[in-house]
Amino acid sequence: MKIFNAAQIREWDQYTISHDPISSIDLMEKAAKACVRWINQYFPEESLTIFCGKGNNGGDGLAIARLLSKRDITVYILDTTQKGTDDFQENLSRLEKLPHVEIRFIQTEENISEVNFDGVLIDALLGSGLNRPLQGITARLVERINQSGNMVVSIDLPSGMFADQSSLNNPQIKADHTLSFQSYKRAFLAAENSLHCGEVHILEIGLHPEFYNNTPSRDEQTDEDIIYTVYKPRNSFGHKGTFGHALLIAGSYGKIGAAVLSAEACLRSGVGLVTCHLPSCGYTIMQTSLPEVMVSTDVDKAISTTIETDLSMYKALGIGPGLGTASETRALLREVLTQYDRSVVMDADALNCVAKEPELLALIPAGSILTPHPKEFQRLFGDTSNEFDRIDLASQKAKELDLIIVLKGHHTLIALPDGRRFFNSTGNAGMATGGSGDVLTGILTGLLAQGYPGDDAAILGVYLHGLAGDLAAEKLSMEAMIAGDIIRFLGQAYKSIAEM
Ligand SMILES: NC(=O)C1=CN([C@@H]2O[C@H](COP(=O)(O)OP(=O)(O)OC[C@H]3O[C@@H](n4cnc5c(N)ncnc54)[C@H](OP(=O)(O)O)[C@@H]3O)[C@@H](O)[C@H]2O)[C@@H](O)CC1
Ligand SMILES: [K+]
Repeated sequence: MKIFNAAQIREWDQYTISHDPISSIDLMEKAAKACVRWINQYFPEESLTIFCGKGNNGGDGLAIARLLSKRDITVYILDTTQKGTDDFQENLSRLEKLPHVEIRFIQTEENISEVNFDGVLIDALLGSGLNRPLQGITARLVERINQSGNMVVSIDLPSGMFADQSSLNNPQIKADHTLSFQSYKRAFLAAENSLHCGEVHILEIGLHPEFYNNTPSRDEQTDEDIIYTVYKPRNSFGHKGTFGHALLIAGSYGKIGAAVLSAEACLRSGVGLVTCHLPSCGYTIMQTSLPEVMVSTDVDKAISTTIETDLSMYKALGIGPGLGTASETRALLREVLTQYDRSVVMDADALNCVAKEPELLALIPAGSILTPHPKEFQRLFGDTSNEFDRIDLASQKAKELDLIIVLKGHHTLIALPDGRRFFNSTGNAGMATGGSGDVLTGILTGLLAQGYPGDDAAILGVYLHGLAGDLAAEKLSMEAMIAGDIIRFLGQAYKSIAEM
């Protein structure tokens, strides 16, 4: 699903008005009706206090008030500008025709102290027209709404939150639910906003599909349509050679488990053969845990230092889980990156090695996949002041270095070298558990070895990983699931993708 910015959403609105055709006031009515359906379902009987600005977000609020006027409602209008937008004014006059609806105006800070915060609070102060941080009376009102302790439902966006840029540390509504229209906004994908958005519900309001189809967007959220085009059902005439041979370089004394998790995930991603290069202390552990995996043992007992096999026989290579960052291991990484010319997957300590020796970055083969979490990303590429900047920096580095950067998080980002960015839609907080990243490395390496191009491997692998995690959480709870459970549910995840 494409993610449009605020300007594109406005264009989509206009496109619908001129091509459908539908008048702008009727489109507002459609949006309000969609909100009312939701409110009636979630809060069927509660009294409502509706706060409106004088733009179209406020217009939505007034239309909602009229449609719910049989309930116990009070409307407050933040009256700090001369005149509202045309659709606001039209909805105000429609509402004023209903004498039993109480409309009050907030014009001074003193008026705020007279506000009665009753029942569910509907926030229709400001939406996508926000163009500066809130201040003065608006910030004060928002602060009071947040302090009220009432349930808050925001229309389109929590007031004070920008649709496409960081709102970190700005005054903004803390919503329990946000009802937004037609498609996701960038703001909803940022973890830094999650406490303010609450649960996000996207309501269909019938904006013109032609605009969606014909308008390119740099940002997309991975969904079933995308996965359907990326996933390649298994060739029934294949043999284990058809599905590739992957090499994993992973594990060190005390962290052989990371290698085991990664190797099993790699196997279960569908790869033909897996070899794991390990320090010799890991030999028995790996052979006992996973008889399907072949082991190449290092001369060193505790860490990986040299590799003697011919790397060109492997279709894909994953390096990092539990590896450690000893100088001998960094030398091995240098040797591997120099010798190997196909895509590699680099995670965890492989990335920390690069952070310690930044000149290694230039040796990473084009099209490789890097999977940092935010801290590893910061070690590699430096500080950013907020999540939006971090995503832009990831995108810039993916282009500059011709790499795929998978920035792990609640909505994991996949930044491609051609500038496109995908935000993953599967996964849950239960996956923030030791070994989860090792599992992802195994899956991605396995998909590359099966012949998936890097961008498809990253999109599909991250989606599968999250979906398996969702299935595990459903069965076991987010608290009790562990990384090995993600592997256990990979089969079910594959099945549900195959049925799409
Ligand atoms: N597109 C769609 O699909 C549909 C959209 N719809 C609805 O329209 C909403 C967008 O409406 P909108 O453009 O009128 O903007 P809105 O957010 O009401 O702001 C109004 C004005 O506030 C001002 N302002 C800005 N920052 C400020 C600040 N910090 N503090 C104080 N004031 C500030 C600024 O004016 P300025 O002061 O800069 O002159 C701005 O123009 C959208 O969120 C959705 O709810 C639906 O009805 C139908 C389908
Ligand atoms: K709002």
